[in-house]
Amino acid sequence: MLPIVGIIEPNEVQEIRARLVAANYHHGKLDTSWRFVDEKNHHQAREDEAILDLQRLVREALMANFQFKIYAWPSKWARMGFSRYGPDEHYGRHVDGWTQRNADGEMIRRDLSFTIFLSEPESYEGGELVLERLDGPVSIKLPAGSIFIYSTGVIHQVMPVRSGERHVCVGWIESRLRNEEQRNLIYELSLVHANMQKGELNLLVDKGISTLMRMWGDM
Ligand SMILES: O=C(O)CCC(=O)C(=O)O
Ligand SMILES: [Fe+2]
Repeated sequence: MLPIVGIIEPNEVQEIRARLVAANYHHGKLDTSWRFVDEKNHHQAREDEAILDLQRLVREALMANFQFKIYAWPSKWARMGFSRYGPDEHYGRHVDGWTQRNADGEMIRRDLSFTIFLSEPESYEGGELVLERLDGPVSIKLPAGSIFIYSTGVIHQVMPVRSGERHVCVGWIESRLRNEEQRNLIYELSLVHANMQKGELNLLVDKGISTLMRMWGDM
């Protein structure tokens, strides 16, 4: 699990929100596998050219972020969704499916799920993303422009919004590092490496990361 605050700049969040005003929303029940029809109670933007454009904009912003890159190691991207939760809307307990078909028909394995918050937390009540970890639930509500990334196999839900509107972008990634422990280790080593002075030790850590990636990484 990793939060990154401010991965989307405030002016870009505004731009995305402005473009979503023109989006064509439909009920989430119309667009899911049969398993979670009962759990889905929110609205999703229909995927048209404008939404595809927004997906590209978001993907570029994420890939420009160093922390995101050294954590997520995306090899394939699933299509992203833009969701809106109004009063009394929620998404009940579920696990995201482990595969998804891409726009071009290719199947991707979902290793990581993410939520990008597009509404300021003060602008709506409720609507927390709650993940059920073995050591207890984790409740997440981040400032607009932040991302929360988590392993796709975790049971999660979005609590009912009591007032206001919660706008998010959700997406899934096939990662070069499908194993969570390996991903966490590479992330921490990469942070160490990025903050080390140049020199022999720096080179050895770089060599270590590269060796581990060759041992563990999928192409
Ligand atoms: O809105 C969110 O934060 C997550 C929604 C979700 O769980 C999903 O779309 O699968
Ligand atoms: Fe989900």
